[in-house]
Amino acid sequence: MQNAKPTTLSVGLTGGIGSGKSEVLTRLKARGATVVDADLAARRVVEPGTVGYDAVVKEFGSEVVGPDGALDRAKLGAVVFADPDRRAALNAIVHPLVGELMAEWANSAPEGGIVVYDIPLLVEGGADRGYAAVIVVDADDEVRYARLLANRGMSRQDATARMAAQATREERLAAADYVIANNGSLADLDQETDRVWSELLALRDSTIR
Ligand SMILES: Nc1ncnc2c1ncn2[C@@H]1O[C@H](COP(=O)(O)OP(=O)(O)OP(=O)(O)O)[C@@H](O)[C@H]1O
Repeated sequence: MQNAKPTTLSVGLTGGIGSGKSEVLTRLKARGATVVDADLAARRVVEPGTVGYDAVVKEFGSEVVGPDGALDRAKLGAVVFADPDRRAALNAIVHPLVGELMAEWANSAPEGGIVVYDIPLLVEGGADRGYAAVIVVDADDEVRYARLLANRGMSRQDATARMAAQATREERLAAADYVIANNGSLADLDQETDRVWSELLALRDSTIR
């Protein structure tokens, strides 16, 4: 458990690239969930003016700073991708800060609230983080390709490489307590989200109230 208040229900949400996690999160938020976005936290803690930014620039030098003064994530990514020691150094700076910020967001949940942790690599991470339930957003590979190509301007090759670096659909589904199917329209997704939200409310009522 990531320091969520014991009076809230902590739920992990994951799904492959292009499955529709962001769309589901928007809908869960609209229904009253407190959303804790791991990727957003990882970006926030190294924004210019933060202690994280200063620590990263001190460690990696000004060559990882872009012309706008923000960290050049592509350059930093290339450095740490090539060298496990450098990756460990970056993680040692960033991980504790991300953990703190996520805990702060989780703690903003009201009593009896449902906290949804958006963790793209929840299944790949392996460790059981003590979520009361895991939600997997699921869509067929062809549907995901079509969305990534049409809405993200990604090439099929790029999408394939990213999918290959993630857990398989089967591995993800094996970790799921609830599956939100997202092969249809956004109106279908509203209904799927409603169904799972009702289940989460029932789980909340049976566990923390
Ligand atoms: N049911 C749907 N109908 C139409 N478009 C959809 C549907 N679900 C998602 N999309 C669109 O497909 C794209 C990918 O969805 P989204 O960003 O929610 O996926 P994601 O899982 O968060 O992706 P990533 O892992 O890349 O962050 C977005 O442009 C989104 O608006």
